[in-house]
Amino acid sequence: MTQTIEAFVESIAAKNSGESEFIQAVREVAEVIIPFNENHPKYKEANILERMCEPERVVIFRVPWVDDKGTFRINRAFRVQMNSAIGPYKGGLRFHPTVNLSILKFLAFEQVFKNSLTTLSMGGGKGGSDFDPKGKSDAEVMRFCQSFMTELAKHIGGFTDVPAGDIGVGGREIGYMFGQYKRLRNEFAGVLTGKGLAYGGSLIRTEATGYGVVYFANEVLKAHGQGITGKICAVSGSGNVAQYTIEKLLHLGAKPVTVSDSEGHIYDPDGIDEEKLAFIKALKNERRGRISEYAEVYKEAIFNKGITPWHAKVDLAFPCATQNELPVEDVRMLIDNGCIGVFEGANMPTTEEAIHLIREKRVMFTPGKASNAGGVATSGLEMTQNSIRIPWTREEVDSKLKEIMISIHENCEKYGRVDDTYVDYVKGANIAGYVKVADAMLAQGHV
Ligand SMILES: NC(=O)C1=CN([C@@H]2O[C@H](COP(=O)(O)OP(=O)(O)OC[C@H]3O[C@@H](n4cnc5c(N)ncnc54)[C@H](O)[C@@H]3O)[C@@H](O)[C@H]2O)C=CC1
Ligand SMILES: O=C(O)CCC(=O)C(=O)O
Repeated sequence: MTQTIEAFVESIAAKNSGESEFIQAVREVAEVIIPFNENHPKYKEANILERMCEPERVVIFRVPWVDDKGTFRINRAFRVQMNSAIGPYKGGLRFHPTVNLSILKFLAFEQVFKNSLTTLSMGGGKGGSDFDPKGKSDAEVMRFCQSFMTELAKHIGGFTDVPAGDIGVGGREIGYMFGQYKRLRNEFAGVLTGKGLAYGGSLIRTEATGYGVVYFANEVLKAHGQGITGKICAVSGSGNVAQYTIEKLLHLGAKPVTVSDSEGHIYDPDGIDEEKLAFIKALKNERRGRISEYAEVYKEAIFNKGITPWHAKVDLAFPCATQNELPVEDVRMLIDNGCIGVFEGANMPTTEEAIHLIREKRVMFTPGKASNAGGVATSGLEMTQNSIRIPWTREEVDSKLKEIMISIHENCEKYGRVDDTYVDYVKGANIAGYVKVADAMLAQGHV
């Protein structure tokens, strides 16, 4: 069996040389799906997994724009349309200097499984650009977004592909892109999600990924005879997902003690409370400053430059920044310090080796494709509200989000329960996500 998994991953690696993140994401899935296919020959015979590793389409384009000094600038942009078996392509746009084809293919691949888990009808895609919004003026970001959308508009649509935000793409960028799409098409359409509330956005979409992570963690803890109240938590990142993970942890009586950005992390032994969280939101969403400023204002906190937040003694860990930010040595430290659960808010934040150690030690662990699915699920709810032209209340959307996270949990448990005391969510999430897409692909013939 191991040989077969290796041979499969090698064949994908040979076709996608140098795409380390994409191959990492494929390997995680292959380790679960290849043994599963052995007992489900209809998927094996139709080469479903191999087909799923090949994007239906990739669009690569240049984005020319002019900065505030009048200099002509060029960035590279992509949209990976991975799989549309169960619905239009759906997935975020990332603006970050590290963006390349490998990263977007891994994200699009993960998105296919995640969107399938949401119970809604959405295929998987992802896009973005190596543009760095950091240090750019609003006018520069607007000009970039308008130029980016001028090309992207040719490839998307409410029934074709519906992008949203991701790292470096929040409400501001979505607004500029939506405005440009509307000008180009003369059409007010739900072609992007994460829109502002004044022009078709959904209540709770901003909060949804972080809230969903904590709803999911709560279900996992319950399934293992535990609760979230009183737990000390390490959270990484300080962007959208980190902020609303912290907010929901506070609602449920947990104590978050860390946040981070690419320069280092804050450890606050007194805990990050509502007031401190409001400071982080203003710092990151409005002033766009560095997280080190937190320790200048709150003297009880320490800023640890260049160090990951996984050194603190915590009960639970929530990696919410970026891929491969939680390596095996940090997982070892977390476990040695008594951590009992790792819940991914980011996409693929835990390295392969680290996941193997976590599963071997039977620490609770949930892959992002399950635990961070609340964001895209609420995007799906935004699409529904746009279609019926009726906005739902905050309570309605929040209760649907909660229901979806509970049903994702049930589905993961169905395929991932190992024994009375342990659920393997990596196995559960991958099989549950796969089966729906695989059945749709089989039904649709050679697509
Ligand atoms: N926004 C959403 O709805 C969803 C986001 N995600 C994932 O969650 C993660 C975070 O995304 P957002 O919060 O939306 O982005 P964001 O742009 O709001 O925040 C990203 C955060 O990560 C930090 N970061 C980036 N690179 C880092 C590095 N090398 N080391 C340490 N920190 C770093 C940034 O400083 C920032 O605090 C990403 O993996 C994204 O793909 C997953 C599901 C949905
Ligand atoms: O809301 C969406 O469409 C996309 C969210 C996303 O990019 C993700 O789940 O990683």
